Amino acid sequence: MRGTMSHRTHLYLLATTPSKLLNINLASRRFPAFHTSIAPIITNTISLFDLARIPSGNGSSETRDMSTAANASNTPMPIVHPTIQSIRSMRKSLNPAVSVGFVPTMGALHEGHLSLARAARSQNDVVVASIFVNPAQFLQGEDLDKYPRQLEKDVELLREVGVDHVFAPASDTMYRENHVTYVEPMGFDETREGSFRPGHFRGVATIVTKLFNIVQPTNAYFDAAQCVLIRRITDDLDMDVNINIMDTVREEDGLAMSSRNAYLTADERERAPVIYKALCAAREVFESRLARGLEEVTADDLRDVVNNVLQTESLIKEIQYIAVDDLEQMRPLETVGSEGCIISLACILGSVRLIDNIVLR
Ligand SMILES: Nc1ncnc2c1ncn2[C@@H]1O[C@H](COP(=O)(O)OP(=O)(O)OP(=O)(O)O)[C@@H](O)[C@H]1O
Ligand SMILES: CC(C)(CO)[C@@H](O)C(=O)[O-]
Ligand code: BAL
Repeated sequence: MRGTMSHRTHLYLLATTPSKLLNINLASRRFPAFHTSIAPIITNTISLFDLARIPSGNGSSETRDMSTAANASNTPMPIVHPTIQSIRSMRKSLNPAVSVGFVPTMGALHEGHLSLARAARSQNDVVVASIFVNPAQFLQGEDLDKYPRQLEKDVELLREVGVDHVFAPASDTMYRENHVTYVEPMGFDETREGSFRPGHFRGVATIVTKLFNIVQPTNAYFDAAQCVLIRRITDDLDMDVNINIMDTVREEDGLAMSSRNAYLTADERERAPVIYKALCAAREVFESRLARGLEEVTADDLRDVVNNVLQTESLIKEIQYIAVDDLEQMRPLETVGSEGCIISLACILGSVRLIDNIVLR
């Protein structure tokens, strides 16, 4: 990766005049073989491909037809931006009527991330994904150093779903010397996940705020695990971005896809679906009781159902929590009615900490 990266940067440095830059970009877009042989392109310049897709005067934009483009093997490589300056100048080059879909990730991409990217692709003119393993959301002693990193493979996966730009900054690009400002979502350290990972949500809120400030998306995409926090910060801080919450994508046996599943041994992986099985058992109880005319179910009952299923698996060494929270603020509920809830849990299976959740309504 490193060798080819310098080659690509060199290519762009050579293209100092706008006409040369235009030629290189258009050549690479038109003749994918040329592009992929040098791809992914790392740039500090604006992609003129985006300029070419600026909406015309009537505001209607040329959006890709993803039925063909995203699936085509010749979909162009995304432009990789390692600097804030580079992604910003791309963003500033876009006509205000262009919609920008944004998918923030920590990389080591799986089908869950790609489902968010596909949704962004189908609903926006330009799609940006970020890949940044955010140190501020890891606690001391957590897996920051061993967190899987595979930029080249990730960029290829994002190409396949038609992502246009990848923002992949280094740590010291996002947290420069003397960084002192953080976004503190009050009360989140008192949620069950927050109490096991104090400071984690502050790290997520800070990086998401920074990424939104940089990318200025029209739409951003997350799954339910993050939705309460993200909705809170965008609402509290008056951010002009639509938050789109997508379903959690699961393996065929129900295990929620997660970059950390790579830590599981074969035996642990085989047993891990018990987590989703436990959450589904709670859903069955909730739905059947409401169907029988009960107005609410107690959180204790739902927790007991989840706990009983988890207890059947001897590889589960510790159940850290089973939380039944409201969907607005992630505050604990005593009873759950038609307004629904989110049941979240964290447990240690073998040596790996796994989290999962299910939304009931
Ligand atoms: N299985 C999934 N289905 C849909 N979205 C997902 C899934 N897993 C993660 N996401 C979403 O992808 C975005 C980026 O998350 P992140 O890169 O931290 O992935 P992750 O797989 O959850 O990582 P980890 O293994 O650290 O928990 C978040 O909005 C997250 O909610
Ligand atoms: C949103 C995100 C990309 C922030 O780092 C992700 O890691 C998460 O879900 O916390
Ligand atoms: N999506 C979860 C990221 C984390 O555990 O830090």
